[in-house]
Amino acid sequence: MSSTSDPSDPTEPFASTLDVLARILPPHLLNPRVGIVCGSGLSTLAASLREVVEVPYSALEGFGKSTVAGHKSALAFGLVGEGAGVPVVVQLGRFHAYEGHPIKAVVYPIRLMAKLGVQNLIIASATGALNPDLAVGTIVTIHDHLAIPNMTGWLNPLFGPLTSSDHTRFLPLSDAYSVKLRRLAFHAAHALGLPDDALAEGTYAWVSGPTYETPAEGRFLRAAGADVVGMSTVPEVVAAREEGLEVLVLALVTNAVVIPERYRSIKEEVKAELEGRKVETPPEPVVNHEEVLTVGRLKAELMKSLVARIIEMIPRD
Ligand SMILES: O=P(O)(O)O[C@@H]1C[C@H](O)[C@@H](CO)O1
Ligand SMILES: Nc1nc2[nH]cnc2c(=O)[nH]1
Repeated sequence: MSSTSDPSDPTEPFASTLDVLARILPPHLLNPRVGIVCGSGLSTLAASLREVVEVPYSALEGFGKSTVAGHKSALAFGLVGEGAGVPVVVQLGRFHAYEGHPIKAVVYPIRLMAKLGVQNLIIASATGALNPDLAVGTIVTIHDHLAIPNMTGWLNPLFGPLTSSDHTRFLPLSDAYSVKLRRLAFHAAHALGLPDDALAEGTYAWVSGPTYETPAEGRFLRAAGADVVGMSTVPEVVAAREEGLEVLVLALVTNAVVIPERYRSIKEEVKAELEGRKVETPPEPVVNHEEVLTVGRLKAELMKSLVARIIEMIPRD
């Protein structure tokens, strides 16, 4: 983060950031139509861009540094598709509140994308499955979210004075997830010949992290109607909607949230031990970020093809 600007003030550094980009980028890349945010292990989404120009966050005022494994600290500008192509900007590493970034800084890249002319935003993220029908490797198109931190007054990126006369004080979110883009996602999956279960639909529960869920928390979120859980995405969606962007979220299931049907009873185990009975104690699975990154890497090609096909299908106005 620049030492000369207030990182929690999203209004201040735009002019300087835009100025830097205008000096670095060729004119045909300066006004991307589509923005992409890469989740954990998914930064290779930018590998298929043509004429790519990478701009490190260190060159951009208002940008921090991504500190999470699997996230790079750069924006990539380039073209997707044949011919003139579609100009896009890719956020190769996102910011999470749990890293210590102020929530306004977490969404700064989204607001910058809007200022550059982005109209459609595709957000990719790594998530744990709460819904037992969602296998690891499934891509879930998000149709709704549950943001407990926002509901209770924490970490809402819209807290504070309105920063533009184009913004509304009370933003509706019942239409947050673009039907147009979700339809395109399923058409793209069909065009790519993906099996029916490769792409699903569901609700994303946002938690602050960085801790993974306890079984009780997982059970609670599932009972509240969530299908997957993650530590990002929702602040970006909220800011994007305030900026008037159409939003598609592709949540990759990287692991199953551990929700045992019942707890292991230590009381019973000790009783059995004292009575000389043998008790089976199978190891209990524990999620870790390496596993999340591995699945991200395994599915990166698929995500890349899907995202590219969706972008090519977005009608040009
Ligand atoms: O940045 P995303 O949401 O894709 O990454 C998820 C959430 C945490 O940052 C991390 C936990 O493994 O993966
Ligand atoms: N909160 C949360 N975030 C994740 N990101 C990837 N997997 C998980 C998970 O199981 N829980």
